[in-house]
Amino acid sequence: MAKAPVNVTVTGAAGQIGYALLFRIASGQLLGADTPVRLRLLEIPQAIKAAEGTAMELDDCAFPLLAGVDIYDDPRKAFDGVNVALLVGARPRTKGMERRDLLEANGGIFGPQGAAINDGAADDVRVLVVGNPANTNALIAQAHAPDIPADRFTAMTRLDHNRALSQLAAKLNVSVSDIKKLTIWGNHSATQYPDIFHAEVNGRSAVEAVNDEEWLRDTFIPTVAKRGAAIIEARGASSAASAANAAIDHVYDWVNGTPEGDWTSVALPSDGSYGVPEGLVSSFPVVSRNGSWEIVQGLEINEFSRERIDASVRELEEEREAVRALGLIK
Ligand SMILES: NC(=O)c1ccc[n+]([C@@H]2O[C@H](COP(=O)([O-])OP(=O)(O)OC[C@H]3O[C@@H](n4cnc5c(N)ncnc54)[C@H](O)[C@@H]3O)[C@@H](O)[C@H]2O)c1
Ligand SMILES: O=C(O)C[C@H](O)C(=O)O
Repeated sequence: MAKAPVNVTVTGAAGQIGYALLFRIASGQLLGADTPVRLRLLEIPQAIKAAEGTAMELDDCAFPLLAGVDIYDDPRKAFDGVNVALLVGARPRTKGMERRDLLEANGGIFGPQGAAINDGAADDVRVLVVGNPANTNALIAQAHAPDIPADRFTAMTRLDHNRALSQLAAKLNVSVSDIKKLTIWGNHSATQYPDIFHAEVNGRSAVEAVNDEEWLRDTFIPTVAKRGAAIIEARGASSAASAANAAIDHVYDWVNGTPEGDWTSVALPSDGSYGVPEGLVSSFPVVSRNGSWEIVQGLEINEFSRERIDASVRELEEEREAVRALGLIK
């Protein structure tokens, strides 16, 4: 029997990432080549016309797996019955805007969207927040969805993970597929910590293969952590195709499982693992089993890593305090 279509809601659908993402979802790359999808696009009223244009192009691709495209400016309608929610639309930081203003503006988006997901989503809903500040936006959305298991709310650090794979592969002159067990810890920000201490290259220790602490500290970590800013500087706009690609990787692995012998990186509400305060949406090494993320346990954290994980987690705590003070979460 043919599978029923999966409802995939994409917010910010008329934006750059939306344009790079929607065609890949409709072609089957998000969920698999045998899973039909119904796309539900959420946009602000001013961008509805542009979203309609994208929907026309989606029609023109005649994707066999695309069961339909609906466009909304009301989150309650867009998230009704949603199975996979990709929260891409966010308020960007503009000139002169303080961090507090940015958090407040995004709280005004992600609080109501979390509440709409809570009230209308399907039982198996999975949420990926891409819009920045992604970790804290996910925290806000999750706080407004008390009826949904907290671990269904995730924020994206897969782009950072893929960037780290690529940088390490270039350094060692190997293929990205030769590298396993790399981790991004903490916040999707410049404080994130890309960790290669448990990583393997063709089965041997990546740190031993690199054998260059100075490169690790002064080149690899800052290059990965500041890559988003470097892309903005070069392109005049933030990463879009690579962000869409990472969102596809994240959801595909969540639904279909991560390969044996490897893990990936996802920001999700902490259960207290590795000393990260409970509830903070922080990035961890994870595997996906039976459709759920599981934090990889039992890794030894050396002093070099501890210091950097703690610094990024401190930043997340500050963001949580700031949104609490604004009354955006309890
Ligand atoms: N986590 C990551 O790795 C990562 C990587 C790249 C970009 N980002 C972030 O993703 C976000 C989107 O990037 P982009 O390049 O597509 O931006 P963009 O400005 O091109 O598009 C954003 C879209 O969101 C829409 N939007 C704004 N408020 C909305 C709301 N309340 N509901 C629905 N739609 C809304 C806007 O109309 C716009 O079309 C940004 O916050 C960016 O910083 C995150
Ligand atoms: O949009 C940004 O600020 C950068 C983005 O999060 C990225 O990592 O490319």
